[in-house]
Amino acid sequence: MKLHFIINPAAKNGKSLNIWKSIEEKLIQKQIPFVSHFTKKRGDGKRLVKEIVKDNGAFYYIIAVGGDGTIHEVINGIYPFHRGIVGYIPAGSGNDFSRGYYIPKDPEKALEHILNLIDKQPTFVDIGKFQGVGFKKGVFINNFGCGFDAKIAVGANESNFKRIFNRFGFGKLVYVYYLIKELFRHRPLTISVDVDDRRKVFKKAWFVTVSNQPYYGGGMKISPESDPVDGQLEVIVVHNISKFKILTLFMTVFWGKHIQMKEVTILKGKRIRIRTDVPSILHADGEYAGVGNVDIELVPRSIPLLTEFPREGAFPTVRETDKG
Ligand SMILES: Nc1ncnc2c1ncn2[C@@H]1O[C@H](COP(=O)(O)OP(=O)(O)OP(=O)(O)O)[C@@H](O)[C@H]1O
Repeated sequence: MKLHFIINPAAKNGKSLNIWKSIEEKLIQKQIPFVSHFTKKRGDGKRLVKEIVKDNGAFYYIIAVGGDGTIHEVINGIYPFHRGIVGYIPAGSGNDFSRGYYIPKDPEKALEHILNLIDKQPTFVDIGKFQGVGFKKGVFINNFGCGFDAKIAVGANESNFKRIFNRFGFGKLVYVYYLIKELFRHRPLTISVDVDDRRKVFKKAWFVTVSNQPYYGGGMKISPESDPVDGQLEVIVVHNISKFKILTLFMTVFWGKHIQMKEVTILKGKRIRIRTDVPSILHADGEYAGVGNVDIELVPRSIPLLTEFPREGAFPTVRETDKG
């Protein structure tokens, strides 16, 4: 069976193209049949995948080569057709997907990982389905956010600074830049969050993040308890917090220690409804997803992924993917 690679040559400031060339060389060496599809602009990943899987009956291996934005588009192209088994070669600046889904960070090791799993049983992972009130709908595989963190994620992703910072190997600093910038501009919101019909209202809420896996923003462990095969989503609400403490939170978040703060509330469930007093910016896997209110629903074990999760009860305290 042929492998279809969806390559975002612009990811990691264009460095993903060199990563792809080394992967392509390995595939040719190993005589593995493949087709390469290059994205030219935002949205192409989803469109290309839809074109591949529209052929009725057949089943395809679809491998994303890029960052979190690329895997987001690939998942949105596959769902709800269910005719693709997904693989991932990390070639972006953040690569939170590889951290959360036990995929090696090194692209060539990630290829080996994929090739070892072909023809074996893939791991079916949960995803979140979102429906904005009066706008875009789609799915996310990492996380969905509303408020302060969405402003940072979308601002950083769409900024020219990201290109400049990436060029010098300081890609993550662009998030720090937007964090400081938004810290002075952001006005806390009143947010009502319904989780499986239980309502909580937060006054002076800074942000709400709905997570399917622990990581976002290039290694921040925003939701340490999230697990993409557990059949539930974690909702982290940060509220009633001073600007100084927000800075502390964004430092401790790399170790997941922020969840001990009294200003951080964690809720868990399958159906989540978020309503804000003032329309707020939203992100899905770090990509702009609209402005306003949103309903989210967990779709359990719906995407077959070429990866292996540790056996139940055998979760290491430090994930391999946390290192380095
Ligand atoms: N050929 C292209 N030119 C410009 N942008 C593209 C192209 N193909 C895809 N895109 C868009 O580029 C954006 C960034 O891609 P991606 O997230 O994969 O890389 P990254 O930003 O380097 O990595 P990360 O999100 O992990 O930090 C996405 O919004 C995607 O839709």
